[in-house]
Amino acid sequence: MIKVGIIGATGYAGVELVRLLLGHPQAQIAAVGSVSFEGKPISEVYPNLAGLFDEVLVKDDEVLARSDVVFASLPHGLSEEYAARCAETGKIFIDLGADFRLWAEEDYQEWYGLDYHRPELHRAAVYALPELYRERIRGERIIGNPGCYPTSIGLGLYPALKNGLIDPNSIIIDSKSGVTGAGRGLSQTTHYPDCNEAFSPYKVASHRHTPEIEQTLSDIAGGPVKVTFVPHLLPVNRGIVSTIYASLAQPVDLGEIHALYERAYAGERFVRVCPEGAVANLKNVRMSNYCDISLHLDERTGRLIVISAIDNMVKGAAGQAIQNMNLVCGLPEETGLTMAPPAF
Ligand SMILES: NC(=O)C1=CN([C@@H]2O[C@H](COP(=O)(O)OP(=O)(O)OC[C@H]3O[C@@H](n4cnc5c(N)ncnc54)[C@H](OP(=O)(O)O)[C@@H]3O)[C@@H](O)[C@H]2O)C=CC1
Ligand SMILES: CC(=O)N[C@@H](CCC(=O)OP(=O)(O)O)C(=O)O
Repeated sequence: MIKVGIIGATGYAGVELVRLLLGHPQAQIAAVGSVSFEGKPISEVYPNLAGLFDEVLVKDDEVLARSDVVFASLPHGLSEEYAARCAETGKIFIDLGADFRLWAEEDYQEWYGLDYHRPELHRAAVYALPELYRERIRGERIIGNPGCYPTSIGLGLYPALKNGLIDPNSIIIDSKSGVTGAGRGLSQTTHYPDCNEAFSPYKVASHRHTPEIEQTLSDIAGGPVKVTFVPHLLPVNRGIVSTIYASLAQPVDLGEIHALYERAYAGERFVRVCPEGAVANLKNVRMSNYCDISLHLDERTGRLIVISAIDNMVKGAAGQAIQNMNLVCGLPEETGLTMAPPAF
């Protein structure tokens, strides 16, 4: 059994890790950490866990001491220190935040307003979107788990960009996220009367996921890609739907596009290319590690429309982090992640 610990276990992504890891046949949750609730059973903070997992929340030092794999699910800027301590003691460190996602420190400085204090850790880290970078991830020990929006977009565009199907500088992305994406903290925008019965774009063309999205798309395309990205707050708890528009590089019919996506994702356990005519819907991926992708052609304008749906808490955070743990620990990637999404 792999002994795993979670720092930031009382956050939304942290408690989702708990939920999923309780069903993982090869992992044992050795410790859960909290600053605010130290000394209390986690089931007091999250009563859905009562009787299932009543572990007492401990200090982060204790989480590190008891675990071989450490997940950090913290606000940005706090993870370097934990990664350093894991590196010194030979533990695997999986960061659900943004601290190990960006390859260029200038991007991190510009979009997060923070510096890299330990550049050697960033050089040792891997950006871990398994379907694209599986071979880079295997055997690594500092794992930067991708952001939720970039996961849906990177998977949605990979086959089209890799195969030169679209003009890389024509990409416009319109994403919608459920409210859990904003985390457990209270804020005016996620206050019930403000977000319920509302639907609001935010951080229009200025969201901090933009450099991460462009990093992945540029890497796939083999040259610089810039995108227009507009996220929206959708009044549901979970899920992200990204609708992505791009001009075709040359005329091609929908059947060929479908064949190309199906070939690219053949054998991928967690990516489902919807049949021609079907539309990806977050209802079909909720509570699961799936990314559903549907493909549409606007023949009048020559634009490809890709719709990509994930559960932000699972494929967009905790599920993908466990997929990465499985990869680095040499387990089948789907271990503990084979749950079917509920029908409603
Ligand atoms: N929600 C989502 O959909 C996704 C989240 N992520 C990433 O996962 C990480 C966690 O996100 P999420 O779970 O949503 O966030 P939350 O705000 O829900 O949780 C963060 C937790 O970190 C703990 N914490 C420890 N130190 C501090 C500190 N100094 N200031 C504030 N909190 C602290 C808090 O718990 P305590 O006080 O008990 O210690 C808190 O519950 C973030 O980096 C986020 O970017 C990634 C993808 C998707
Ligand atoms: C709806 C909502 O607020 N979503 C969050 C993004 C989700 C997330 O947690 O992304 P990181 O992992 O990069 O923090 C936001 O826009 O900031």
